[in-house]
Amino acid sequence: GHFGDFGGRFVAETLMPLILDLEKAYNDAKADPAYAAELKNLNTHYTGRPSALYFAERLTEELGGAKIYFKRDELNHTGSHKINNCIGQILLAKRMGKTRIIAETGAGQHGVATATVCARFGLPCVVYMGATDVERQKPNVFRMKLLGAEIVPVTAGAGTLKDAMNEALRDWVTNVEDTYYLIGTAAGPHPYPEMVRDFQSVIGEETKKQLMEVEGRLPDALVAAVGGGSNAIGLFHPFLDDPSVEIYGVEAGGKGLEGEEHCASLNAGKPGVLHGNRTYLLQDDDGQILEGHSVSAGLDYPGIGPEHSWLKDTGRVNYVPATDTEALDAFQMLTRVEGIIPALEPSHALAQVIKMAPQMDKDQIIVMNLCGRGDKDVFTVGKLLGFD
Ligand SMILES: CC/C=C(/N=C/c1c(COP(=O)(O)O)cnc(C)c1O)C(=O)O
Repeated sequence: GHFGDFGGRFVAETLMPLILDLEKAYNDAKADPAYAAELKNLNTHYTGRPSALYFAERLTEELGGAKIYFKRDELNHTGSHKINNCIGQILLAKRMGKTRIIAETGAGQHGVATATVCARFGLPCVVYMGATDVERQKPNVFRMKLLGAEIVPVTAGAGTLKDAMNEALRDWVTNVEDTYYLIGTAAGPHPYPEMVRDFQSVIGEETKKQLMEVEGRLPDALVAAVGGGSNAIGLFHPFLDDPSVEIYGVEAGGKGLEGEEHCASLNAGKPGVLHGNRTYLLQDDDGQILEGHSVSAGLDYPGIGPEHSWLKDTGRVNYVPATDTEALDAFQMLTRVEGIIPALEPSHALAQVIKMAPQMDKDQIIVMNLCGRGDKDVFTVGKLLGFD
């Protein structure tokens, strides 16, 4: 595999020619200055990069310890980091002459970002979305429809991200000629995990520069939520060779790690093969993939990108869980203290910040990836808080 024992490309033979075409297209694009220029131009003028690095003064005071900075990727066009990856991949799909785009989505952020770039580039778009997620991320379902995407609800299994990814892969195997599968996270068969990491690394590269400008040094800690792992690896990757930087990936602890009602694949899973790559997975003793659970649709995935599996085994990154309750408490605290409504996914990273900031010195610095805004979650959280 491309990440120690992890990664690889475990796909049906019918997909191999396409996967090899994709790898070639990506390598050609990486060598083409015109591709880099178009990516930079769209990141700047369409997405609105660089995203701000915001010093959360009130939260820092409230917690009384380390200085807390947020990387504001929730302010990107469409409301999360997903657009960084979608622009990179839609340009590849064009270079490959593909005429149809498919994607999976859980929280609907990737679905919206895919529908957005398909509208911008005039390509038809089919998004596979678990029926459970269609219900709990309604605002994003409406946005996808307004953007012209066809949504295919997936009722198999628990009707969440894993099931949507299964259906997207089935579609792809049947339509290899004209269809490009725009994967939404740093998982899947090689080269997807590496490619998505490269597109998301703009987050960490900007962060390193911005913090150097305002503080004249590296952060002491980085914190990001991990679902499939793309926003986290994007923040982390430019810092992996800076040993002074502690790195924390926060998994969905759901209702707690004791039972099976969580998605802490790294903390409670074991290596296996799913969706084309070898990585840590939540599986029973027979190797059956477990359904998992999370209050946040975007972390509700029983796998993880293979680069994170490698970073766990090498010990470079600490992976810790945050429960549904901790995430909901963090969601409310940020909203009340900083006037920022976060998505439930980064609320898990915030739960970890709330735990660790008070233990750190006032001159130490934490940077957290605020990778999505909470508009999509206001009904879920409102219901949990008993709003009428
Ligand atoms: C690709 C499936 C995941 C989705 N979202 C995942 C997600 C995540 C977790 O995905 P990763 O960054 O890839 O770990 C974090 N933050 C927000 C705001 C998210 O929406 C989606 O469909 O929108």
